[in-house]
Order: sequence, then C-alpha cells, then structure tokens
Amino acid sequence: MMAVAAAQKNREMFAIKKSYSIENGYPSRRRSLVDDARFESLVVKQNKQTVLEEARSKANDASLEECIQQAKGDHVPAEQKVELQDEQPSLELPVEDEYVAVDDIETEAPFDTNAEPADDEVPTKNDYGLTEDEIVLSNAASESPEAESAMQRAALVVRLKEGISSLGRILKAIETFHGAVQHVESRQSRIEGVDHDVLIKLEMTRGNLLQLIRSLRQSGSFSSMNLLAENNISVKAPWFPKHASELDNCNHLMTKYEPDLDMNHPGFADKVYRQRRKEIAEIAFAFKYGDPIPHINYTDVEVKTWRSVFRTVQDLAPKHACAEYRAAFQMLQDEQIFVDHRLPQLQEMSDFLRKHTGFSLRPAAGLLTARDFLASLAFRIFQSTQYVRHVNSPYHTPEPDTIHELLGHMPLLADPSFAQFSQEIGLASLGASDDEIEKLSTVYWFTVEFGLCKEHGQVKAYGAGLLSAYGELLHAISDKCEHRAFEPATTAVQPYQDQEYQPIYYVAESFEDAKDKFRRWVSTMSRPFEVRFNPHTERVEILDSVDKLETLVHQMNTEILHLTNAISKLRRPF
Ligand SMILES: C[C@H](O)[C@H](O)[C@H]1CNc2nc(N)[nH]c(=O)c2N1
Ligand SMILES: N[C@@H](Cc1ccc(O)cc1)C(=O)O
Ligand SMILES: [Fe+2]
Repeated sequence: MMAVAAAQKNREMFAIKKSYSIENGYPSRRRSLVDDARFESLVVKQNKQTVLEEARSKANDASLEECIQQAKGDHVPAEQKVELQDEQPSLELPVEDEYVAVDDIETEAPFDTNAEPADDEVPTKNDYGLTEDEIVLSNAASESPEAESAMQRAALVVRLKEGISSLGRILKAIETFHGAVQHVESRQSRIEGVDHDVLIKLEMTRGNLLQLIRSLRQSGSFSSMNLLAENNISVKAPWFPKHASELDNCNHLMTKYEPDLDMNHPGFADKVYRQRRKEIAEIAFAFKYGDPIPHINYTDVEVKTWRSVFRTVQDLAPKHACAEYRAAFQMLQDEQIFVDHRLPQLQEMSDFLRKHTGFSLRPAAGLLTARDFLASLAFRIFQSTQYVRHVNSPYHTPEPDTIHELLGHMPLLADPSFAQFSQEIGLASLGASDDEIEKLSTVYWFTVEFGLCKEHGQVKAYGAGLLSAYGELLHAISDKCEHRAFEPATTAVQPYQDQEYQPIYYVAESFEDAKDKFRRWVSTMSRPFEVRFNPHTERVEILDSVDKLETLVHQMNTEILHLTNAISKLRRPF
C-alpha cells in the first residue's frame, strides 16, 4: 500500500493521469519494460479470476425451485425481477476499461461430430457453476430489464449419462422456460460414463436461459452442460477500440523511466527538465480525437539537443540506414520538415505521413503499455511523444522521446510497405490474449524498434531505436553483438531488456519477406475472428458474418473491374 501511495504522489507531481502500473500498485522502482508488461498481464488475469469466482459463488446460491418458479408464468413479477438482478449483479470483467465483453462479435460454434471434447469444455467441478460464456451472458442480461428479457440465440451441448430418453426432459425444461428449439443433433459419446452428446440450438430470453442452465446442471442425469457462444454472446476477447476516436481511452503509461520516478534517468536531478516534461505531458492527456496537435515552442536547449542528434543521424544514415529510410529522409528534408535549426512539429509530420501512407499522429505522454500502443497502429495512428530527451544524453535515452519518434519512426511510416507491416502488427493485437500481446510486442521490439535488414548483401538498420540513437546504431553494426535471422516464432519468445544496448539483433531479408513471415505466424494465433480496417469510416470491422464478407466481396469486385479496365485501356492500340 505504501508503494501505491508513493506512486500516487509521484503521479500527481508528474501529472501522470493514467498509468496502468500505478493504478494497480506496481512498485515504481522496479524498472523493466518486460516486467512491467508481465505485471499488467498478471493483474488482468487475477482480476478476471476473481470476477469469475464471485459470479460462480453467486450462481450457486440460487436454488432450483426458485429458478423454476421464476420461469413459470409469462411475466416475472416486478419484485422477483429485482431479486433476479440481485443474484446477478453487473459483473465488470475488467480492471479499468480493458477486458469487457465484446458485445458485437458473433461466433459460429459448429458441432463437429468427430471432435474429441476439449478439456475446457467441462465447466467446473461443481456442475452448476457458471462457465465464462455464461458469465458473459449473465453480464449482458444484468444490464437492464430489457437486456434480460431480450431474446438470445444459443447452443447448448449436454452430455447424457442415463440414456437418450433424458433428452425428453431437457426439451420439456426448455418449454417450461419458454424457449424455442431450432435444432437438435445427437451422437454417441466417446467419453466414458456418458452415452450421448446432444447439441441443442435454441432461442429464449437471456434471463430464462441462465435459469435453464442452472436447473439442468442440478439434475443428476447429465454429466455436463455447456453453453456455446452464439449470436451476441461474446467470445472471451478483451475489449479493444473499434473506432479511431476510442483511442482516447488507449493512453495508459508504463511507470518506468519517468524522471520523477527513476534516479538513473538523465533528467532526475533537473528540476527545470521535470517541470517541462509535466507541461508537455498535460498536452497529451488533454488531447482528444479530431483535435489539431498543439504546437510546442521548443526551447534553445531542446533545439540544441535535436541539432546534435539530427546532424549525426544525417551523417550516418547514408551508410547504415536501409534504402526506404534514406528515401523518406530525403523527402522530409526536401519539404523542410527535417532541418537542423528547429524541431519538426507533430502536426506537420502527421500531415506529411497522411499524404504518403495514411498514417497520422496523436500525442502521447510517455511510454505506453504495449496493448494501447499496438492498438493505435491498427488504425494507422502512431502515438508519439512530444517531449525532448535530456540534453546530457543525446546519443541514447532510456525512454521514447520526440527525437526517437521523429528521426526513428517517421521516415519509415512514410514507406507504404513498412506502414502496412506496422498496421498488421496493430491489427493482430486487437483482442489478442495477454501472452500474445507479449509476443507481438517482442516482435515489434526486434523489428520496428531494433530491426536490421539485408540490402545487396550488406546489413542495414531500419529499427527506430537504432536510427534515433547513434550510440546503439554503431554498436548494432559492430561485431560486439549477435545477428540472427528474423523468424517470428523464435523472435517472439526471445527475452530482451531495454536498459542498455541489445546483445542480439534480428536481420530480415527484406520488409516484404518480414511481412510474409509475420502474416504466416500471426495466422496461428488464437483469436477466433478476423478483423479489417475500413479507412473510410476509420473503423475496425470484425469479419464474422457472411453479410459482411459479401459486402467486401462486392467492393473487391468493383476494384477488380477497374483494374481489368485499366489493363484493356493500356493494351488499346494508338
Ligand atoms: C509495443 C512495444 O512494447 C513498443 O516497444 C512500444 C511500447 N510503448 C510505446 N510508447 C510510446 N509512446 N512510443 C513507443 O515507441 C512505444 N513502443
Ligand atoms: N533508446 C532510444 C529511445 C527508446 C527508448 C526506449 C524504448 O522502448 C524505445 C525507444 C533512443 O535513444 O533514441
Ligand atoms: Fe519506438
């Protein structure tokens, strides 16, 4: 608790309004990007577990009689309705706004007659406990009386142990709860002690469905009873932003490396620097989707820092940076955005990127959590810091600053192939599990941040952490470190630290090759749905229905028609 109070105080001093770690009591003196991320995963898991357990114990309190009573009669009397709600309080799965049910994902749950039952199909030891799907359902039902009486389509898998005739009792129970059976399928079970597995698709009110599940669980004739998610019952995916404006909620900071918190930070002893950081952090926290990015009047000291990094990178890039970086750097110089006597403003940089790849910027107060940071990339939005590293350490700084973003990230975000790669990492992160986020951020780390690539047999840098830190750039191309071939599956589990120069770097054959490999690897991830970014609406669409796919196919047909026309026009004789 002491640590939390101290962190709270630090937060006030430094105006950190949203920090995942601080809000959850992470000891502010522990300093590692990786530990910090693990801590986030752990807290999320623990919270989820607590919520599930609470809901299960609540569910166990309700007796069968009560349930059946409530289900009888067309209308549940008002007093009982209240009681019902008391039993199923609103269950907020997440800490803060992470991990809430995704309420608009529809999932198909096919009844694969050959499939062995998965271990996790068996809900709990205590057979009338709620599974996660049921908690999501109960969550949806407890939102309002209307939500509770809303019709819900669902699929149940019941394993019968006393002969197929108990199916009759189940159907009767469904009738009692005013459900409509749409489909029934049965098969001989391969599970010992079970004679039949039955799949029942039905429709009934959410409230009744929960009661039905409870009452079936309490009967001794079934070995297990499972609800499979169907229309509008959410899959167990974490919440993620569906529209670019929702990134206003995706600005959680890591605690490490704030000058107020970390004695090793180059700015720790510098009061003026700390005050400046506070001012600039305020701008990021106040920023909302659609706002112009506020202009910063950089001080002479800040401009001096910029000039020294800019000039060195300008000297080193021709020899050590990849071709795509060099090309974009040149364009930025031609447009007078990259000049040595002033820092580029985020707004002009954002306008530049938008013209080239559709990427845009929004200001960030510091190092963001991987989940929040990656989510924005899905929308082709890069969350960029706006403060400048301390003047005493131009060659390398332990946290991202605007020089790192501008010199390291921006040139490549203007390259179409690289922009696409960045967005794909972002899209893959939406709704990913905590473990997968950890893997994705590790891949991001060894590619976008510290990647090397081949060019005419030579090794060149494309990682932003190398192109903004000439100290590390020279180290990465020296023989003091190890170079390995980029392979997403192995790269994703390579431990790393962000305190010092990296001991290992990964070398990609090319961006296109890295993208190909990444795509193949991502397709092995667990997310049960595919997403797509619609640039016209700035919305991420979940591709989970035939209708949505059909619309897309129509769009693609139109494009193919235009392409075919283009070919025939080009072929036309003079
Ligand atoms: C995704 C991965 O963890 C990566 O290192 C992120 C983390 N958070 C960040 N936050 C900011 N502001 N800038 C960055 O470059 C990053 N990089
Ligand atoms: N080391 C980089 C900045 C940086 C630090 C930490 C990060 O996670 C990312 C970037 C530089 O000096 O430019
Ligand atoms: Fe970065």
